[in-house]
Amino acid sequence: MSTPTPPSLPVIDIAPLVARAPERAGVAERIGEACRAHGFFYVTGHGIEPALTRRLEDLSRAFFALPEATKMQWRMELGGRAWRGYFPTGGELTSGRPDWKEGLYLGTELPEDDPLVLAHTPVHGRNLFPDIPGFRQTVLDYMAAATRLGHRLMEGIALSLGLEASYFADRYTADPLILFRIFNYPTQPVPPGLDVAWGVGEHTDYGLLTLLRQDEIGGLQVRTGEGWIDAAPVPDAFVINIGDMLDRMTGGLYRSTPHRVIRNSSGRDRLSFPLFFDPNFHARVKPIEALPRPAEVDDSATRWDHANVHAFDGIYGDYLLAKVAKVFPQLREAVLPG
Ligand SMILES: O=C(O)CCC(=O)C(=O)O
Ligand SMILES: [Fe+2]
Repeated sequence: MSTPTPPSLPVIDIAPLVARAPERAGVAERIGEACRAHGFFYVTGHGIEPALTRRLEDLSRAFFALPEATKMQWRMELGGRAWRGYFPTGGELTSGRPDWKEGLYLGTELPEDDPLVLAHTPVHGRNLFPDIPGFRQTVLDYMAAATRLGHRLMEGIALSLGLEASYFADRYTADPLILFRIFNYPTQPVPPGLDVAWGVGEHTDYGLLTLLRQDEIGGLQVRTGEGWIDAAPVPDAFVINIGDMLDRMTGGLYRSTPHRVIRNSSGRDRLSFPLFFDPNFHARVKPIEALPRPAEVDDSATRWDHANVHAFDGIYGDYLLAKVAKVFPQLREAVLPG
């Protein structure tokens, strides 16, 4: 990707939203437009220190450069129910086929005596931090900063829907479920005979919002009404997109837009850092009362998973676990209760 395509998704300066300044009303309006158009936008003015992201990137490169056998010391199978740790290239199935990426799964760090951990709640617990100086603290600092940003963005989304700023915090995200992943898309070619088509196959994200940091390589693509477009890297910006639960809550007004990542053939490995800002595991997800109720929404025919997100009625954790079982079938027993 020597000539990155110019971004055709909106770039929104959210500094007033981050500062909770009166001008955030205008920012919310732009966010609303972006959510109704593509469900994908870039943000600048987010307040996350470039030095922190640079540190995260450098440490992640150092991790992925380790020999495979070393990385496997922190493999996902050892993360148990918390669903944390390393998986090797080809280890995750999106849309039923292996992705050409390797990754480290992380999330809110919870000690053994946390009530949710004591209750054996899936996807909650301790991380498997690689033994690289500074790695643990940098990841914790980054997750804290990105989670703060997630709260501000949800205030903007609430305002954009004509709701009070605290609408989502009051109902779903006082204690959000935060999952964080660090991906490496290796540039090495796929060995012959392996059924691999994409870096990440077409999918939508499951929760409320995804806050994605990517390096300068590119490869993320978004499905719009006019076809697939590139979400090319914009220096120091985050890519924000909407997940299934916000689609469900807004009756399809804000869409969880399908996206994918092409197989990396740039000659250099690509790093990306999605943080998933999601409802509390136990929160029952409901349509937003104040919004006009759509007659009948069923987009299952055109969705990647042929599921109707608007028919979902339950707690967010149930929705998430059903998805996890599909992308990591080998972990089904470790993660799923029963
Ligand atoms: O790596 C990327 O650019 C996107 C990854 C992604 O879509 C995901 O993890 O849900
Ligand atoms: Fe995604």
